[in-house]
Amino acid sequence: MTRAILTLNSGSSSLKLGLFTEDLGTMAMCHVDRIGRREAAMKIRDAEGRDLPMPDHAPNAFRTNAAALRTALEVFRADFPGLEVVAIGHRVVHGGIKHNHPVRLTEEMMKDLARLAPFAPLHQPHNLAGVRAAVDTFPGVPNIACFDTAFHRGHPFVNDTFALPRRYYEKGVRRYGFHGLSYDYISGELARTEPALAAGRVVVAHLGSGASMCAIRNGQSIDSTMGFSALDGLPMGTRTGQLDPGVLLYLMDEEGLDSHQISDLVYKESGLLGMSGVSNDMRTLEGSTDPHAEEAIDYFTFRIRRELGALAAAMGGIDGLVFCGGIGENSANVRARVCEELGWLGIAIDGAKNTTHAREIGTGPVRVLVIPTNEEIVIARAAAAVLETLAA
Ligand SMILES: Nc1ncnc2c1ncn2[C@@H]1O[C@H](COP(=O)(O)OP(=O)(O)O)[C@@H](O)[C@H]1O
Ligand SMILES: CC(=O)OP(=O)(O)O
Ligand SMILES: [Mg+2]
Repeated sequence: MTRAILTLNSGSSSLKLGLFTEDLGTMAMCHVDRIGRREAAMKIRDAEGRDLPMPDHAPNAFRTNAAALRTALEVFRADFPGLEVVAIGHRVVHGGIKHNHPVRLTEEMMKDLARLAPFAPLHQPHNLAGVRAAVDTFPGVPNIACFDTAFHRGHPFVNDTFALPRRYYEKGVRRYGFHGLSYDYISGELARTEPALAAGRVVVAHLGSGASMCAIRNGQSIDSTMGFSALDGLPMGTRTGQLDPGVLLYLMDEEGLDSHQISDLVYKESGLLGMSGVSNDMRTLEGSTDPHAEEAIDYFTFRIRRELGALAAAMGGIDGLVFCGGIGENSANVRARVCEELGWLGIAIDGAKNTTHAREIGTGPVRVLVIPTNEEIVIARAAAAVLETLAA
């Protein structure tokens, strides 16, 4: 019998599954890239990073979240005979006002969380579908939700509010911030490996399909570029990022778009995809000769620099910048373009170290680090902790 904790993390373009021992050793990781698309690709690796043999399935065996879960479980079970999943941890992007720490999910809570789906339409429904699939597959096994918003719940009021009439704040129209599991992991890694820096002022740039940045002072989130929904701040694969609300009024009044059409436009048709007309995927844009692809990358990196200035101001200065997420960890081009005009802020990088994705790439007074994020281990730790309280 091999007792294990399973983790599920549905991003807007990927699904990541983790399998951990009860004492949090990694057993296997499954990563489905470009999920929902024809080019979807699934990789399953063991603890040493070796590829595990894939079943000889029809190619659509991992194009949806539910199919990917089934296929990954088949591989896990073949590799770990007698596998017993004792807890399942889920990334749930929106926890609303109430949730500032991980919880065991109940039917009642699922209904509550489903009400938040309109605030995170690219994620919340998939996250909850993952919970449903897990409940069906592992009846009776506890499901634990870990919220992307929780890390930010201690924001000072000015960073948590909009300048709307007060009643909207009371109703929960607030600047929540997302990618909290990733920021939690990076913050923990800094505390472990760079305690002096962790006690200072750090901006973390989580640049993936969804992208945001977070100002962390002494381990606490102070401010984030994402707000009420996962739309605000930086442009993303298919999302606009910050947009003048006047544009929405124009789209409604002059172009006659209804809320569903606007939602599709700002969540699914904009960002890198909409600007370039080529792709939402940074790798494809970097390989393209289309001038619009180049402009989309330019806008992306410009907005990162602009937000960096704002987040540094929110903390009264900056001691370190950390890149993470699919783009932040893998695109030397994006990191170089972000940093090249930031000398005024004390940021400069070493070209050779940047190209080889070294952990420390900065040469100026502000430390610049590339740290691979690990939302999975944050989820697994939380699931193990909740499991312990259930056993007590
Ligand atoms: N080697 C690479 N060079 C440039 N971009 C990359 C590379 N590898 C992954 N990316 C980009 O990372 C993004 C996906 O990031 P990821 O954090 O995995 O996504 P999600 O937000 O769905 O979790 C995509 O835009 C992809 O093109
Ligand atoms: C909140 C969010 O945008 O998540 P992801 O980057 O995984 O799409
Ligand atoms: Mg992600």
